[in-house]
Amino acid sequence: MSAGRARTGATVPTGEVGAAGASSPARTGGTGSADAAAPVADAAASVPRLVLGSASPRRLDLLAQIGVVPDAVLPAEIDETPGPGELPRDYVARMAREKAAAVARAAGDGAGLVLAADTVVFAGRRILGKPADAAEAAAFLYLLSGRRHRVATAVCLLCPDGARARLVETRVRMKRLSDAEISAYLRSGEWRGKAGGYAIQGIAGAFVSEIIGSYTAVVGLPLAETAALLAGNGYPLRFEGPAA
Ligand SMILES: Cc1cn([C@H]2C[C@H](O)[C@@H](COP(=O)(O)OP(=O)(O)OP(=O)(O)O)O2)c(=O)[nH]c1=O
Repeated sequence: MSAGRARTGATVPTGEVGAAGASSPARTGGTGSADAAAPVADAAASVPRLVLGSASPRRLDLLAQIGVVPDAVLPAEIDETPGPGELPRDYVARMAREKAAAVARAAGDGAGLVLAADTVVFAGRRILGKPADAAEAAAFLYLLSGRRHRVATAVCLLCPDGARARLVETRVRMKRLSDAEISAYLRSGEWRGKAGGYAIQGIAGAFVSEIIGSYTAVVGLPLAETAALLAGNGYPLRFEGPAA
């Protein structure tokens, strides 16, 4: 959520995976034998097209974790500037909605389902988006050090008959960080592109002493809520997961 940052990018079909449906359990019949061809085709016909409106590799990875492979990935180009006095929960919900709407417009007719999400760290009313530079990342880390904060992730699924949304909030406590730890972390570069300037799934996992809520929401996509949204709107989930 760095202010005013627009994203660029063209439609990136998930290519072989999406086209062949090879690793999407929603699109596979499971046997791969010639005899199973007809049932596989029938199953595929009933699965709506899914477009992920995101440039975040983490969101794609999290979907893959539950065996969902979007047919296309189209980053949203929107203005991410918070409105004057806009509260964190309102802001994150608006961002997810606007990302999904922008991607649906770009994808045109036949987009099917469009999924988008937005994550912010917040402390009180203060929104900590993606730091613009190392100085801002340092300011965020000093602010979060030794304190509890919240992470809000909004998910929006655009369906042909309207939008469905979920807001997931997680409480995170960070241990007190020394100057040396913050300097080293800044040098790692991990803070780049991460709300609040840290990544719980990375080195900063060592800074988090407590989490109450959804770990996957902090990483960028709450899987329980996303799976429920997809399953409730005609996108079957088989929970077979990626091949071991
Ligand atoms: C707090 C935290 C955030 N993040 C990430 C999740 C999001 O990708 C990012 C917040 O920025 P977002 O604007 O939510 O997402 P994005 O710009 O990365 O991708 P998109 O194209 O979908 O808009 O911070 C982590 O990876 N780990 C963490 O611990």
